Amino acid sequence: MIEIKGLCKSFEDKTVLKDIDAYFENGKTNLIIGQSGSGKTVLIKCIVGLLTPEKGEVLYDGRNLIQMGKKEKNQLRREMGMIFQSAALFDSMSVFENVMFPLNMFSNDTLRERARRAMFCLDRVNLSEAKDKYPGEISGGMQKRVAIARAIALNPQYLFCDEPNSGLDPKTSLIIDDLIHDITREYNMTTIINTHDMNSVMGIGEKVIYIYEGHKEWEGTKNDIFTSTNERLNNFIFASDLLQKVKEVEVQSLEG
Ligand SMILES: Nc1ncnc2c1ncn2[C@@H]1O[C@H](COP(=O)(O)OP(=O)(O)OP(=O)(O)O)[C@@H](O)[C@H]1O
Repeated sequence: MIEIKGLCKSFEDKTVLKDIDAYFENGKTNLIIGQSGSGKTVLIKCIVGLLTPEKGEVLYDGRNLIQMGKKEKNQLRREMGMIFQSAALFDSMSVFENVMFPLNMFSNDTLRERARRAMFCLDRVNLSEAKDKYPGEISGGMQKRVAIARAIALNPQYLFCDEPNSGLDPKTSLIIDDLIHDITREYNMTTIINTHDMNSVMGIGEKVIYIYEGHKEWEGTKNDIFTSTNERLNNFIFASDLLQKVKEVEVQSLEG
C-alpha cells in the first residue's frame, strides 16, 4: 500500500499541491483524475520521488520515501515499474532487448534466466511473436504492451502509469486498461494511473481520486461517481452529453 499524508508542493510562490492525504491499496487500480493543470503529474512525481514535496509523507508499505537515504531510495526504485505517456521504448533495440534492459541493469540472474523472464513478460502481454521487431515496426498499442512487459520485468510491487492511453484509439485503450487491471490483480501490485480517459474511469476505476486546483476534492469508486453530489466532480466527469446519458441510465438502474 502507498499512503500520502499532508503532501504540499510549491514552485517559487505558486502552490501546486495543497495538503493531500490519500492511500492506494494493493491489488487495486487507483486512478488520479482532474482538469489539465490541476496537479496530477506533480502529485505522481512526488509519489515516485522525482520531485520533493515541502511538507508531508509518502509511505511505501510504511517506509517514508521523503526520509530515505540514497541507497534505500535506489532499492525502492527497483520495486517500482513505470509506464510513461509516450511508451518511451529504445528505438534502436528490438522488443525483446527493450524488455531485457531492466533485467540486464538490475537483476543478478543468469542470462538464461533473464531471457526466460523477458519472454514470460512478453508472452503475458501477447507479444512473444513480435520479439524481434523494432518499436518503429509495431503499432502504438503494441508499443504500450511492450512498455507494460518492460515495467513488470523486475516483478515490481508498485506500478505507475502516466496517461497510458494517450494517442490510442478507444478499443486499444480498453485492451491496455484491462491488461493493467489484470496484471495488478495477478501480482497484487499497488497501481496508480494518472488519466484523462473517462472510459478508464468507468472501466477500471476501483479507486478514483479527483484533484481540483491542487487539493483532493473527492475520492470514491467508479460506482460512487454516479451517485455523487459533488458539483465539481459532476461537471468534470459528465461534461459530455454521452456521459450524461450514461449517468441517467445508470441512476435509473440503481433506483429500479
Ligand atoms: N517544474 C515546474 N515548475 C513550475 N511550475 C510547474 C512545474 N511543474 C508543474 N508546474 C505547474 O504545476 C501546475 C500543475 O501541473 P501538472 O503538470 O501537475 O498538471 P496536470 O494536472 O498533470 O495537467 P495535465 O493533465 O495537463 O498533464 C501547473 O500550473 C504547472 O504549470
